[in-house]
Amino acid sequence: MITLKGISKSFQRKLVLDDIHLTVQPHDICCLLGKNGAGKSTLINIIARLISQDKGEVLIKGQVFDNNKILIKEKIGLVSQFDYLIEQLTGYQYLEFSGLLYKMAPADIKERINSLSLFFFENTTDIHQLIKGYSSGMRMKLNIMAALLHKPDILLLDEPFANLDPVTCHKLAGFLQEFAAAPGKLVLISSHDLLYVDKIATRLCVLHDKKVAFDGDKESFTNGGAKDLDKQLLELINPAGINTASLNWLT
Ligand SMILES: Nc1ncnc2c1ncn2[C@@H]1O[C@H](COP(=O)(O)OP(=O)(O)OP(=O)(O)O)[C@@H](O)[C@H]1O
Repeated sequence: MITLKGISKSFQRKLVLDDIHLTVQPHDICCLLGKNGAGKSTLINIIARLISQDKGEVLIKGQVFDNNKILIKEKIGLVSQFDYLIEQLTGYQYLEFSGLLYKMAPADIKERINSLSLFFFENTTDIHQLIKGYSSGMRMKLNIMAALLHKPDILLLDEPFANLDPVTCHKLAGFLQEFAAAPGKLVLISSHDLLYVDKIATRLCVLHDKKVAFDGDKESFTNGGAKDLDKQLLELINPAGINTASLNWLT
């Protein structure tokens, strides 16, 4: 379980998150939604301890891990918007290196890399290519595999569907549903891809104007089941309506 209690964060005196309270339960696939700059990545990075909050507490399974980054890395698998891939390594070598950092046994690392690459890479030789030759979609796949390597309980994914082809998006969506169904596992994801949000989210959290503007299940967000996620989201984050007149200068 992830519990956020009163998280606030400013960058250079600009307040980005103001008193955020959120609980993500086991089996949740909680999707963070919001406009560009709403603070989704900031919140994910705070939970993963990549950055610190100015105020408030992050509890993982009821414990504060602020000072124990090793323990938190064991529990969390993170796909960040920035990738930390090492260009001179092959995908396989990078995963091997990541597994050693997680103190996994070499035989387990090998087995895990083989099963993950069979699932995510269609071409079995891709994993043995140098990362510097990877496409943006291949880089995202490798980041996802690195996040899953050590079998974490909590998956934090910042826009994982970006750059993936439709087949891989479909596979990843199915994978996340299976992952969240396993005992003690949960997923927190940020995404602008409402198609997949609608498909997999059990819970929505909309960040708007530095606050949590909505937190609840999909059904309550779409007013009792009307399958109109886009419309409801647009109304929440853009109550005055989209001003298409401002596009006139384009034509
Ligand atoms: N390291 C930083 N230094 C200064 N400002 C930052 C930093 N990181 C984020 N911000 C600012 O914080 C705000 C929230 O950014 P964040 O990346 O969390 O938004 P987001 O909701 O993930 O956006 P997007 O949908 O575009 O990915 C933005 O105004 C951004 O400019």
